[in-house]
Amino acid sequence: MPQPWSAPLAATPVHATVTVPGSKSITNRVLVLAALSGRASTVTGAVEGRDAELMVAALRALGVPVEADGSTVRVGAHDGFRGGGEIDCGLAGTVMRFVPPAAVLADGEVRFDGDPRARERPMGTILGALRALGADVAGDALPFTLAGTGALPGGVITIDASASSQFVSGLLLSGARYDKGLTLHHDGAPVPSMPHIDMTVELLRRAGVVVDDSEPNTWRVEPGPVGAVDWVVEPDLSNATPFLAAAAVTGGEVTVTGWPSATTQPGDAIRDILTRMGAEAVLADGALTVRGPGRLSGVDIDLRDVGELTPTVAALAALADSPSRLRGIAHLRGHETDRLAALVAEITGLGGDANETADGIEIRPAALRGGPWKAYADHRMATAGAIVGLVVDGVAVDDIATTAKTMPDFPGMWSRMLAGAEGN
Ligand SMILES: O=C(O)C1=C[C@@H](OP(=O)(O)O)[C@@H](O)[C@H](O)C1
Ligand SMILES: C=C(OP(=O)(O)O)C(=O)O
Repeated sequence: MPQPWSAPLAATPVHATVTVPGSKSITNRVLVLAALSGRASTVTGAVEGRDAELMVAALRALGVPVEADGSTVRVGAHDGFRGGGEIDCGLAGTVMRFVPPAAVLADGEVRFDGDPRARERPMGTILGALRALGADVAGDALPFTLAGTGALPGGVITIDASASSQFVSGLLLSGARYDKGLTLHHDGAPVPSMPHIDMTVELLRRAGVVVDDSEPNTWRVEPGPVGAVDWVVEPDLSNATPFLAAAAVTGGEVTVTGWPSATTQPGDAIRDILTRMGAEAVLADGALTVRGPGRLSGVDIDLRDVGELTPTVAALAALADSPSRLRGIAHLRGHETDRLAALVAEITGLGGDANETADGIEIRPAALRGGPWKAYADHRMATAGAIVGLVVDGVAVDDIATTAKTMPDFPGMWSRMLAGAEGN
Protein backbone atom coordinates (compact mmCIF):
# COMPACT_ATOMS: atom_id res chain seq x y z
CA MET A 1 0.00 0.00 0.00
CA PRO A 2 1.43 3.43 -0.86
CA GLN A 3 2.03 6.10 1.80
CA PRO A 4 -1.02 8.29 2.49
CA TRP A 5 -0.89 11.63 0.71
CA SER A 6 -1.13 14.65 3.02
CA ALA A 7 -3.59 16.85 1.20
CA PRO A 8 -2.05 20.33 1.06
CA LEU A 9 -3.85 23.03 3.01
CA ALA A 10 -4.36 26.29 1.11
CA ALA A 11 -2.67 28.90 3.28
CA THR A 12 -4.20 31.67 1.14
CA PRO A 13 -7.00 31.80 -1.47
CA VAL A 14 -5.97 29.78 -4.53
CA HIS A 15 -5.16 31.82 -7.66
CA ALA A 16 -4.11 29.81 -10.70
CA THR A 17 -4.59 29.02 -14.36
CA VAL A 18 -4.91 25.32 -15.04
CA THR A 19 -4.85 23.20 -18.20
CA VAL A 20 -6.36 19.74 -17.77
CA PRO A 21 -5.62 16.69 -19.95
CA GLY A 22 -8.07 15.30 -22.52
CA SER A 23 -11.46 13.82 -21.74
CA LYS A 24 -11.46 10.14 -20.86
CA SER A 25 -14.98 9.73 -22.22
CA ILE A 26 -14.16 11.29 -25.59
CA THR A 27 -10.75 9.61 -25.87
CA ASN A 28 -12.14 6.12 -25.33
CA ARG A 29 -15.08 6.66 -27.67
CA VAL A 30 -12.97 7.97 -30.54
CA LEU A 31 -10.41 5.18 -30.12
CA VAL A 32 -13.21 2.64 -30.57
CA LEU A 33 -14.62 4.56 -33.56
CA ALA A 34 -11.16 4.79 -35.12
CA ALA A 35 -10.70 1.03 -34.73
CA LEU A 36 -14.19 0.32 -36.14
CA SER A 37 -13.40 2.40 -39.23
CA GLY A 38 -10.66 -0.06 -40.20
CA ARG A 39 -8.68 2.85 -41.67
CA ALA A 40 -5.82 4.97 -40.42
CA SER A 41 -6.62 7.96 -38.22
CA THR A 42 -5.01 10.11 -35.58
CA VAL A 43 -6.34 11.18 -32.19
CA THR A 44 -4.79 14.31 -30.70
CA GLY A 45 -5.30 15.61 -27.17
CA ALA A 46 -5.94 12.09 -25.86
CA VAL A 47 -5.64 11.56 -22.12
CA GLU A 48 -2.73 9.35 -21.03
CA GLY A 49 -4.43 7.86 -17.96
CA ARG A 50 -4.96 4.20 -17.09
CA ASP A 51 -8.41 3.95 -18.71
CA ALA A 52 -7.08 5.14 -22.07
CA GLU A 53 -4.05 2.86 -21.79
CA LEU A 54 -6.39 -0.06 -21.17
CA MET A 55 -8.40 0.93 -24.25
CA VAL A 56 -5.26 1.07 -26.41
CA ALA A 57 -4.22 -2.36 -25.10
CA ALA A 58 -7.72 -3.73 -25.77
CA LEU A 59 -7.65 -2.57 -29.40
CA ARG A 60 -4.18 -4.06 -29.85
CA ALA A 61 -5.51 -7.35 -28.43
CA LEU A 62 -8.10 -7.25 -31.24
CA GLY A 63 -5.27 -6.92 -33.77
CA VAL A 64 -5.59 -3.18 -34.39
CA PRO A 65 -2.22 -1.42 -34.84
CA VAL A 66 -2.10 1.44 -32.34
CA GLU A 67 0.87 3.72 -31.62
CA ALA A 68 0.65 6.07 -28.67
CA ASP A 69 3.04 9.00 -28.42
CA GLY A 70 2.00 11.11 -25.45
CA SER A 71 -1.37 12.63 -26.17
CA THR A 72 -1.22 11.67 -29.86
CA VAL A 73 -2.51 8.22 -30.74
CA ARG A 74 -2.26 6.77 -34.25
CA VAL A 75 -4.71 4.00 -35.04
CA GLY A 76 -3.65 1.99 -38.08
CA ALA A 77 -5.61 0.35 -40.89
CA HIS A 78 -6.62 -3.29 -40.50
CA ASP A 79 -8.96 -5.75 -42.19
CA GLY A 80 -11.05 -6.88 -39.24
CA PHE A 81 -10.77 -7.67 -35.54
CA ARG A 82 -8.74 -10.74 -34.61
CA GLY A 83 -9.87 -13.33 -32.06
CA GLY A 84 -7.63 -15.12 -29.59
CA GLY A 85 -6.89 -12.12 -27.39
CA GLU A 86 -7.37 -11.31 -23.72
CA ILE A 87 -8.64 -7.92 -22.64
CA ASP A 88 -8.00 -6.35 -19.24
CA CYS A 89 -10.76 -3.84 -18.45
CA GLY A 90 -9.09 -2.66 -15.24
CA LEU A 91 -11.84 -0.66 -13.54
CA ALA A 92 -12.77 1.24 -16.70
CA GLY A 93 -16.49 1.31 -17.45
CA THR A 94 -15.70 2.58 -20.93
CA VAL A 95 -13.53 -0.46 -21.67
CA MET A 96 -15.85 -3.08 -20.17
CA ARG A 97 -18.97 -1.59 -21.88
CA PHE A 98 -17.56 -0.22 -25.17
CA VAL A 99 -15.18 -2.99 -26.26
CA PRO A 100 -17.39 -6.14 -26.08
CA PRO A 101 -19.91 -4.82 -28.67
CA ALA A 102 -16.94 -4.34 -31.04
CA ALA A 103 -15.17 -7.57 -30.05
CA VAL A 104 -18.20 -9.67 -31.10
CA LEU A 105 -17.07 -8.79 -34.65
CA ALA A 106 -13.74 -10.60 -34.13
CA ASP A 107 -12.99 -13.85 -35.94
CA GLY A 108 -12.62 -15.92 -32.77
CA GLU A 109 -12.74 -16.01 -29.00
CA VAL A 110 -11.97 -12.90 -26.91
CA ARG A 111 -11.64 -13.14 -23.13
CA PHE A 112 -12.36 -10.21 -20.78
CA ASP A 113 -11.44 -9.64 -17.13
CA GLY A 114 -10.68 -6.71 -14.86
CA ASP A 115 -9.93 -5.52 -11.34
CA PRO A 116 -11.71 -7.31 -8.45
CA ARG A 117 -14.21 -4.43 -8.13
CA ALA A 118 -14.81 -4.50 -11.91
CA ARG A 119 -16.25 -8.01 -11.47
CA GLU A 120 -19.02 -6.43 -9.37
CA ARG A 121 -19.91 -3.61 -11.78
CA PRO A 122 -23.16 -4.15 -13.76
CA MET A 123 -22.55 -5.96 -17.07
CA GLY A 124 -25.49 -8.39 -17.41
CA THR A 125 -27.63 -5.96 -19.43
CA ILE A 126 -25.08 -5.36 -22.16
CA LEU A 127 -23.97 -9.00 -22.38
CA GLY A 128 -27.63 -10.07 -22.57
CA ALA A 129 -28.16 -7.50 -25.32
CA LEU A 130 -25.24 -8.86 -27.33
CA ARG A 131 -26.64 -12.38 -26.95
CA ALA A 132 -30.06 -11.17 -28.16
CA LEU A 133 -28.35 -9.58 -31.17
CA GLY A 134 -26.82 -12.93 -32.13
CA ALA A 135 -23.52 -13.10 -30.23
CA ASP A 136 -22.13 -16.14 -28.43
CA VAL A 137 -21.38 -14.87 -24.90
CA ALA A 138 -20.32 -16.99 -21.92
CA GLY A 139 -20.89 -15.16 -18.63
CA ASP A 140 -22.99 -12.32 -17.26
CA ALA A 141 -20.26 -10.29 -15.55
CA LEU A 142 -16.48 -10.06 -15.71
CA PRO A 143 -14.75 -12.41 -16.40
CA PHE A 144 -16.57 -13.48 -19.59
CA THR A 145 -15.76 -14.78 -23.06
CA LEU A 146 -17.15 -13.82 -26.47
CA ALA A 147 -16.88 -16.18 -29.42
CA GLY A 148 -16.89 -14.03 -32.54
CA THR A 149 -17.50 -15.21 -36.08
CA GLY A 150 -16.46 -12.02 -37.86
CA ALA A 151 -20.00 -10.60 -38.09
CA LEU A 152 -23.15 -10.06 -36.04
CA PRO A 153 -26.77 -10.07 -37.25
CA GLY A 154 -27.84 -7.10 -35.07
CA GLY A 155 -31.46 -5.89 -35.19
CA VAL A 156 -34.00 -4.67 -32.65
CA ILE A 157 -33.64 -5.05 -28.87
CA THR A 158 -35.06 -3.62 -25.67
CA ILE A 159 -32.87 -3.21 -22.59
CA ASP A 160 -33.13 -1.63 -19.16
CA ALA A 161 -30.28 0.89 -19.13
CA SER A 162 -31.18 2.49 -15.79
CA ALA A 163 -27.98 1.16 -14.18
CA SER A 164 -25.64 2.80 -16.71
CA SER A 165 -25.80 4.95 -19.83
CA GLN A 166 -22.69 3.06 -20.98
CA PHE A 167 -24.90 0.09 -21.97
CA VAL A 168 -26.53 2.34 -24.57
CA SER A 169 -23.31 4.08 -25.63
CA GLY A 170 -21.42 0.81 -26.00
CA LEU A 171 -24.06 -0.77 -28.25
CA LEU A 172 -24.53 2.39 -30.34
CA LEU A 173 -20.79 2.77 -31.00
CA SER A 174 -20.62 -0.58 -32.81
CA GLY A 175 -24.22 -0.80 -34.06
CA ALA A 176 -23.49 0.41 -37.60
CA ARG A 177 -21.16 -2.55 -38.12
CA TYR A 178 -23.90 -5.12 -37.43
CA ASP A 179 -25.55 -6.62 -40.54
CA LYS A 180 -28.97 -5.11 -39.79
CA GLY A 181 -27.67 -2.16 -37.79
CA LEU A 182 -29.25 -1.62 -34.39
CA THR A 183 -32.53 -0.37 -33.02
CA LEU A 184 -32.23 0.00 -29.26
CA HIS A 185 -35.16 0.68 -26.94
CA HIS A 186 -34.79 1.48 -23.27
CA ASP A 187 -37.55 0.33 -20.91
CA GLY A 188 -37.16 1.01 -17.20
CA ALA A 189 -36.35 3.77 -14.73
CA PRO A 190 -34.74 6.83 -16.38
CA VAL A 191 -31.35 6.34 -18.03
CA PRO A 192 -28.63 8.23 -16.12
CA SER A 193 -25.90 10.37 -17.69
CA MET A 194 -27.90 11.26 -20.82
CA PRO A 195 -25.27 13.82 -21.96
CA HIS A 196 -22.86 10.91 -22.30
CA ILE A 197 -25.30 9.27 -24.75
CA ASP A 198 -25.57 12.58 -26.62
CA MET A 199 -21.77 12.57 -26.79
CA THR A 200 -21.85 9.09 -28.36
CA VAL A 201 -24.47 10.10 -30.92
CA GLU A 202 -22.62 13.30 -31.82
CA LEU A 203 -19.30 11.49 -32.35
CA LEU A 204 -20.99 8.75 -34.41
CA ARG A 205 -22.51 11.40 -36.67
CA ARG A 206 -19.10 13.04 -37.08
CA ALA A 207 -17.88 9.63 -38.28
CA GLY A 208 -20.66 9.58 -40.89
CA VAL A 209 -22.90 7.08 -39.10
CA VAL A 210 -26.63 7.69 -39.45
CA VAL A 211 -28.28 7.77 -36.01
CA ASP A 212 -31.91 8.57 -35.27
CA ASP A 213 -32.49 9.63 -31.66
CA SER A 214 -35.63 11.66 -32.33
CA GLU A 215 -37.84 9.43 -30.16
CA PRO A 216 -37.23 9.35 -26.40
CA ASN A 217 -35.55 6.17 -25.17
CA THR A 218 -35.04 4.80 -28.70
CA TRP A 219 -31.92 4.94 -30.84
CA ARG A 220 -31.66 3.63 -34.41
CA VAL A 221 -28.21 3.16 -35.97
CA GLU A 222 -28.23 2.43 -39.72
CA PRO A 223 -25.86 -0.30 -40.91
CA GLY A 224 -22.84 1.03 -42.78
CA PRO A 225 -19.19 1.96 -42.52
CA VAL A 226 -17.70 4.06 -39.74
CA GLY A 227 -15.71 6.89 -41.31
CA ALA A 228 -12.06 7.57 -40.50
CA VAL A 229 -11.73 10.92 -38.74
CA ASP A 230 -8.72 12.72 -37.31
CA TRP A 231 -10.10 13.41 -33.86
CA VAL A 232 -9.23 16.26 -31.50
CA VAL A 233 -10.18 15.56 -27.89
CA GLU A 234 -11.59 18.31 -25.63
CA PRO A 235 -10.10 18.84 -22.15
CA ASP A 236 -11.75 16.72 -19.46
CA LEU A 237 -14.28 19.07 -17.87
CA SER A 238 -15.17 16.65 -15.07
CA ASN A 239 -11.50 16.50 -14.15
CA ALA A 240 -11.40 20.30 -14.20
CA THR A 241 -14.00 20.44 -11.41
CA PRO A 242 -11.68 19.80 -8.42
CA PHE A 243 -9.51 22.75 -9.55
CA LEU A 244 -12.55 25.03 -9.94
CA ALA A 245 -13.78 23.82 -6.56
CA ALA A 246 -10.44 24.96 -5.11
CA ALA A 247 -11.31 28.54 -6.03
CA ALA A 248 -14.82 28.12 -4.62
CA VAL A 249 -13.79 26.77 -1.20
CA THR A 250 -10.85 29.13 -0.63
CA GLY A 251 -12.40 32.33 -1.97
CA GLY A 252 -9.80 32.38 -4.73
CA GLU A 253 -9.86 32.47 -8.52
CA VAL A 254 -9.07 29.59 -10.88
CA THR A 255 -9.16 29.68 -14.67
CA VAL A 256 -9.34 26.49 -16.73
CA THR A 257 -8.12 26.96 -20.29
CA GLY A 258 -9.58 25.38 -23.42
CA TRP A 259 -13.18 25.30 -22.12
CA PRO A 260 -15.39 24.54 -25.14
CA SER A 261 -18.22 26.97 -25.92
CA ALA A 262 -20.51 24.02 -26.69
CA THR A 263 -20.00 20.48 -25.47
CA THR A 264 -21.78 17.26 -24.52
CA GLN A 265 -19.45 16.77 -21.54
CA PRO A 266 -21.37 16.68 -18.25
CA GLY A 267 -18.55 18.65 -16.58
CA ASP A 268 -19.93 21.81 -18.20
CA ALA A 269 -22.73 21.68 -15.61
CA ILE A 270 -20.24 22.74 -12.92
CA ARG A 271 -20.75 26.36 -14.04
CA ASP A 272 -24.38 26.27 -12.99
CA ILE A 273 -23.73 24.20 -9.85
CA LEU A 274 -21.01 26.53 -8.55
CA THR A 275 -23.15 29.56 -9.31
CA ARG A 276 -26.04 28.04 -7.35
CA MET A 277 -23.65 27.47 -4.45
CA GLY A 278 -22.63 31.13 -4.42
CA ALA A 279 -19.49 31.23 -6.58
CA GLU A 280 -19.09 33.21 -9.78
CA ALA A 281 -18.39 31.37 -13.04
CA VAL A 282 -17.51 33.26 -16.20
CA LEU A 283 -16.91 31.60 -19.56
CA ALA A 284 -15.10 33.96 -21.91
CA ASP A 285 -12.51 33.64 -24.68
CA GLY A 286 -12.35 29.86 -24.38
CA ALA A 287 -11.57 29.82 -20.66
CA LEU A 288 -13.71 29.30 -17.58
CA THR A 289 -12.92 31.40 -14.51
CA VAL A 290 -14.43 30.63 -11.13
CA ARG A 291 -14.24 33.08 -8.24
CA GLY A 292 -15.07 31.82 -4.79
CA PRO A 293 -17.21 33.57 -2.23
CA GLY A 294 -15.32 32.19 0.76
CA ARG A 295 -18.52 30.67 2.22
CA LEU A 296 -20.59 28.41 0.00
CA SER A 297 -24.31 27.69 0.25
CA GLY A 298 -25.64 24.15 0.10
CA VAL A 299 -27.62 22.96 -2.89
CA ASP A 300 -30.65 20.73 -3.52
CA ILE A 301 -29.96 19.22 -6.91
CA ASP A 302 -30.77 16.31 -9.22
CA LEU A 303 -27.43 15.02 -10.51
CA ARG A 304 -28.79 12.09 -12.58
CA ASP A 305 -27.50 13.57 -15.84
CA VAL A 306 -24.13 14.51 -14.41
CA GLY A 307 -23.56 11.85 -11.74
CA GLU A 308 -19.84 11.89 -12.49
CA LEU A 309 -19.66 15.29 -10.72
CA THR A 310 -21.08 13.95 -7.44
CA PRO A 311 -17.80 13.50 -5.52
CA THR A 312 -16.78 17.10 -6.29
CA VAL A 313 -20.24 18.44 -5.42
CA ALA A 314 -20.34 16.39 -2.21
CA ALA A 315 -16.95 17.80 -1.15
CA LEU A 316 -18.24 21.33 -1.80
CA ALA A 317 -21.46 20.54 0.10
CA ALA A 318 -19.49 19.24 3.09
CA LEU A 319 -17.83 22.66 3.31
CA ALA A 320 -21.00 24.71 2.73
CA ASP A 321 -22.88 26.61 5.41
CA SER A 322 -26.37 25.26 4.66
CA PRO A 323 -27.73 21.75 3.94
CA SER A 324 -27.48 19.98 0.58
CA ARG A 325 -29.45 17.18 -1.04
CA LEU A 326 -27.89 15.38 -4.02
CA ARG A 327 -30.59 13.34 -5.79
CA GLY A 328 -31.13 11.03 -8.78
CA ILE A 329 -27.86 9.15 -8.36
CA ALA A 330 -28.71 5.66 -7.06
CA HIS A 331 -26.70 4.25 -9.98
CA LEU A 332 -23.49 5.59 -8.41
CA ARG A 333 -23.58 2.50 -6.17
CA GLY A 334 -22.26 0.63 -9.24
CA HIS A 335 -19.40 3.01 -10.09
CA GLU A 336 -15.69 2.54 -9.27
CA THR A 337 -16.90 2.01 -5.72
CA ASP A 338 -20.31 2.49 -4.11
CA ARG A 339 -19.86 6.26 -4.22
CA LEU A 340 -22.85 7.05 -2.02
CA ALA A 341 -21.60 4.84 0.81
CA ALA A 342 -17.99 5.99 0.30
CA LEU A 343 -18.82 9.71 0.41
CA VAL A 344 -20.96 9.34 3.53
CA ALA A 345 -18.27 7.25 5.24
CA GLU A 346 -15.44 9.67 4.48
CA ILE A 347 -17.37 12.87 5.24
CA THR A 348 -18.72 11.53 8.56
CA GLY A 349 -15.24 10.13 9.31
CA LEU A 350 -13.96 13.72 9.43
CA GLY A 351 -16.79 14.78 11.76
CA GLY A 352 -19.19 15.76 8.98
CA ASP A 353 -22.93 15.20 8.98
CA ALA A 354 -24.10 13.14 6.00
CA ASN A 355 -26.38 10.23 5.23
CA GLU A 356 -27.48 8.15 2.27
CA THR A 357 -31.00 8.31 0.89
CA ALA A 358 -32.62 5.85 -1.54
CA ASP A 359 -31.26 7.80 -4.50
CA GLY A 360 -28.55 10.09 -3.18
CA ILE A 361 -26.92 11.82 -0.21
CA GLU A 362 -27.86 14.52 2.27
CA ILE A 363 -25.09 16.64 3.75
CA ARG A 364 -25.50 19.19 6.54
CA PRO A 365 -23.02 21.81 7.78
CA ALA A 366 -20.62 20.57 10.46
CA ALA A 367 -17.12 21.47 11.58
CA LEU A 368 -14.68 19.04 9.95
CA ARG A 369 -11.42 17.83 11.47
CA GLY A 370 -8.39 16.26 9.82
CA GLY A 371 -8.04 12.49 9.47
CA PRO A 372 -7.74 9.69 6.92
CA TRP A 373 -9.77 9.86 3.68
CA LYS A 374 -10.11 6.62 1.73
CA ALA A 375 -10.08 6.65 -2.08
CA TYR A 376 -11.50 3.12 -2.64
CA ALA A 377 -9.53 2.88 -5.95
CA ASP A 378 -11.79 5.70 -7.15
CA HIS A 379 -10.11 8.67 -8.83
CA ARG A 380 -13.00 10.99 -7.98
CA MET A 381 -13.09 9.96 -4.30
CA ALA A 382 -9.37 10.83 -4.18
CA THR A 383 -9.87 14.28 -5.70
CA ALA A 384 -12.84 14.92 -3.37
CA GLY A 385 -10.46 14.33 -0.44
CA ALA A 386 -8.02 16.81 -1.94
CA ILE A 387 -10.76 19.48 -2.12
CA VAL A 388 -11.73 19.00 1.54
CA GLY A 389 -8.05 19.00 2.51
CA LEU A 390 -7.58 22.51 1.10
CA VAL A 391 -9.47 23.97 4.06
CA VAL A 392 -9.39 21.18 6.67
CA ASP A 393 -5.95 20.69 8.14
CA GLY A 394 -4.60 17.11 8.27
CA VAL A 395 -6.63 15.26 5.63
CA ALA A 396 -4.63 12.26 4.35
CA VAL A 397 -5.80 10.49 1.19
CA ASP A 398 -4.76 6.82 1.35
CA ASP A 399 -4.20 6.29 -2.39
CA ILE A 400 -3.81 9.48 -4.40
CA ALA A 401 -2.16 7.47 -7.22
CA THR A 402 -5.58 6.15 -8.15
CA THR A 403 -6.26 9.54 -9.80
CA ALA A 404 -4.13 8.22 -12.69
CA LYS A 405 -7.26 6.38 -13.89
CA THR A 406 -8.10 9.53 -15.82
CA MET A 407 -5.62 12.21 -14.75
CA PRO A 408 -1.93 11.34 -14.67
CA ASP A 409 0.05 13.60 -12.34
CA PHE A 410 -2.90 14.94 -10.38
CA PRO A 411 -0.68 15.53 -7.29
CA GLY A 412 1.78 17.58 -9.40
CA MET A 413 -1.03 19.59 -10.98
CA TRP A 414 -2.54 20.21 -7.56
CA SER A 415 0.73 21.53 -6.09
CA ARG A 416 1.36 23.70 -9.13
CA MET A 417 -2.14 25.12 -8.72
CA LEU A 418 -1.40 25.89 -5.07
CA ALA A 419 1.85 27.55 -6.08
CA GLY A 420 -0.23 29.78 -8.36
CA ALA A 421 1.45 28.44 -11.47
CA GLU A 422 0.19 29.47 -14.90
CA GLY A 423 -0.82 26.82 -17.38
CA ASN A 424 -0.01 23.84 -15.14
O1 LIG B 1 -19.89 7.01 -21.19
C1 LIG B 1 -19.09 7.53 -20.42
O2 LIG B 1 -17.98 7.96 -20.78
C2 LIG B 1 -19.48 7.68 -19.01
C3 LIG B 1 -20.80 7.54 -18.64
C4 LIG B 1 -21.27 7.67 -17.25
O3 LIG B 1 -21.52 6.36 -16.77
P1 LIG B 1 -22.89 5.92 -16.03
O4 LIG B 1 -24.02 6.16 -16.95
O5 LIG B 1 -22.65 4.48 -15.72
O6 LIG B 1 -22.98 6.78 -14.80
C5 LIG B 1 -20.24 8.35 -16.37
O7 LIG B 1 -20.60 8.30 -15.03
C6 LIG B 1 -18.87 7.75 -16.59
O8 LIG B 1 -17.93 8.39 -15.80
C7 LIG B 1 -18.43 7.95 -18.03
C1 LIG C 1 -17.94 6.39 -13.39
C2 LIG C 1 -16.75 6.73 -13.90
O1 LIG C 1 -15.97 5.94 -14.69
P1 LIG C 1 -16.23 4.67 -15.62
O2 LIG C 1 -15.94 5.12 -17.01
O3 LIG C 1 -15.24 3.65 -15.13
O4 LIG C 1 -17.66 4.24 -15.42
C3 LIG C 1 -16.13 8.05 -13.64
O5 LIG C 1 -15.11 8.36 -14.27
O6 LIG C 1 -16.66 8.82 -12.80
